[in-house]
Amino acid sequence: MAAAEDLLLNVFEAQAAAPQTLLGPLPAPAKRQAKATKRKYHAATAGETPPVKQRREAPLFAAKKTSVPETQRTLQGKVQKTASPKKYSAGIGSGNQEEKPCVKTSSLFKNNPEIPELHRPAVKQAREKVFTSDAFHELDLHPHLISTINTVLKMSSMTSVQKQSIPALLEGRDALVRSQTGSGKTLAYCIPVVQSLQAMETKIQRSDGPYALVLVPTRELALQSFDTVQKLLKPFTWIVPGVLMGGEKRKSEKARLRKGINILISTPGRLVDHIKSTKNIHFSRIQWLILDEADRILDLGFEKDITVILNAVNAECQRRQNVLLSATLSEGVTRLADISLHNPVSISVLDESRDQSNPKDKAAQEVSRPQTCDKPESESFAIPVSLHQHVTLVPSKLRLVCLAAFILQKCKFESGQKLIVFFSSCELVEFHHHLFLQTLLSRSGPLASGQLPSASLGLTFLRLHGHMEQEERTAVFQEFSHSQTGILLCTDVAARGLDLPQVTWIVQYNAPSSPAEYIHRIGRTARIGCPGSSLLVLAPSEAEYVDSLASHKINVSEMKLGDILSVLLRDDCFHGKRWNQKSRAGGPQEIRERATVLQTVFEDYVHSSESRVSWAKKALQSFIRAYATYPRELKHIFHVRCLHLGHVAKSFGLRDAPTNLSVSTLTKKKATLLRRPALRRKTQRRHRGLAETLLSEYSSGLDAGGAKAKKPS
Ligand SMILES: Nc1ncnc2c1ncn2[C@@H]1O[C@H](COP(=O)(O)OP(=O)(O)OP(=O)(O)O)[C@@H](O)[C@H]1O
Repeated sequence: MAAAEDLLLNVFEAQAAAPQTLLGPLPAPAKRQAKATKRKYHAATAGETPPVKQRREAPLFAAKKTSVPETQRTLQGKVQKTASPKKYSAGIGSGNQEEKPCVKTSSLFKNNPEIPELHRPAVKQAREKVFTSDAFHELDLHPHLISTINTVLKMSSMTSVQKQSIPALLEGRDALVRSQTGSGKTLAYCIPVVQSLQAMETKIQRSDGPYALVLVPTRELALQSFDTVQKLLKPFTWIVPGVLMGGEKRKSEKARLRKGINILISTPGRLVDHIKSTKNIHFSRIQWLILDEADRILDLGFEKDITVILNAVNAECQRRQNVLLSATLSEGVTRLADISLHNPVSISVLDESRDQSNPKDKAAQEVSRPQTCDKPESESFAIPVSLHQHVTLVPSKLRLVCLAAFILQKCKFESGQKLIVFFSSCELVEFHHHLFLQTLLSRSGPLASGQLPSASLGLTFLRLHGHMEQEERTAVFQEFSHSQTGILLCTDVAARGLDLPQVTWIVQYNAPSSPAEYIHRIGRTARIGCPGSSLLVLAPSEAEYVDSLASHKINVSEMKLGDILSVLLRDDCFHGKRWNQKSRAGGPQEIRERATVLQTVFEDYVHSSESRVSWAKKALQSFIRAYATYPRELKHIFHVRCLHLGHVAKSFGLRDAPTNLSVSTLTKKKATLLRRPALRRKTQRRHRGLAETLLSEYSSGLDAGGAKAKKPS
């Protein structure tokens, strides 16, 4: 078996035994982790209490004496059950609560790594003011446009970014626009486009083709932007908007292009497809080129597509206005700005170094030339003031019950909660969506004794990822947009630009690959001044990620795992066999028991057939594959060598670490690359694209109907 596969199958053994011999030295935190685990192992096998620093909630995670056989089984990667795990009866997921079969569940609360103290560096987060007191009618816009904004969109005051961008764009300037998520950037470019096109001396004809081209990274964002443009165009019926986004039959898109689209909104891939194959688009009249989420469009490996598009546009038209927008400035954006912008203004609402009440500074922040080399400034991001960010450190074994408990807490025991949970791959979304539907939503599940049926109404699970058929993607997007409550499980396909109203919580179950992606994910809540919260789930070995966020001026506060799990005390369908009303203790022991019952529900479901076991294994494999693609600068925090396969397996409802896990060639290649820096540099660029694709699951629109993740029978 290849070294990388051996490594993953025996990853924990390797950590405990000889961490430095595998693929070169371990990163420092990984070494510390391995040493700590090794210490624990020795302590446990010697019958001593491991030298664990106790935390406040220690009773819940108190390091108990571990039975030697179980420890050996786990640490040596053997699959045969030598321990006799506790028997629990599952309170949900089966029809009759009295006749539930007892099932074996190995301990959730033993042999977990120590949860470190989280030393959060205090950073002053960059802030932006969302609204101004200036009204749209103060701008020199067509009266019908103003009344459409007021009556159709029901808006009167401009946001800060709109106040700065609209006049600059109406002057004909190219622009690079950055403002926090949910601050109104869409209208900041749509209003000037509509204003300028309706005012053209020679009235626009549909058959003229595109005057404005708007590129966005995802189909849902294309639909959303199209919707906004359509509303603004209500009084100007002679200007025709259109969207190209894949998933739709090319033929019908071609037909619409032939008839004429004046404001064309598209994903880059789909547009390139039409440029290459249909010859129906003429760019001779283009006056606007807008790249929304510009940094993502570049990062994603859309560069080639953008080059094709720019070449096609440049070949037919020399002068146009270019606008790049994003909540996160990156090197990529400024590089792209250098390529495509002419004498641009840089519009940034954020300026924490200046006192905005000082008129001198206020003037200075209005518009300026882009500062392409000011890296520190470009890498700190404004976060909405009303967004409360949290992090929780969760040992791998407890991840699944932690997520389920959090969802139950928000959607079963609180009202009006709408959650988005981000995962790192399509397979992970499919797995958790199906598992939660089958367990948390099973007939006896949500309607536990003492619960009103209405208490479970918030438990509506939806999913969104790049491997779904377009029709279903659109339906889910619309359904979640219009719902008051519910849980959307998704990949980063939903991270950028989507304006889903009233989302109250963002959960990042798998950490994002960059601070920028963190900002965009959490930016799906707390939009346009509304309140919102976020929760990042990290393993104890990943705690250093909090420092990485702090270096980008991102402040998170800790939410204790014990507090999340304690919701199970409110749900009597999770009580253990020995439970009765009188014995209700409500302490750590009961939380542990109930968490174990919940884990048993998941394990029972997964182990109820061979196909489900292999389905869970595939999801685990997908997790490891995605984990292997974190960028180099985060490798010291997120490295497959830090994963304990047996523990991670439990978070997929698997009772044992799989022995026949075939790790993808990607991981093998990565291992080779780690050993050969020259080759690594050569292929770095290609891998970045691959990593992004794996982590993000964006879609250019050309891969509709891609491999759909199979559900278990
Ligand atoms: N002037 C305004 N008054 C009230 N609401 C507004 C105003 N401008 C925009 N909005 C609303 O604010 C929400 C967020 O706007 P938008 O989606 O354009 O934000 P964004 O800055 O593009 O966010 P992201 O960076 O996440 O893409 C939308 O629902 C939009 O309708």
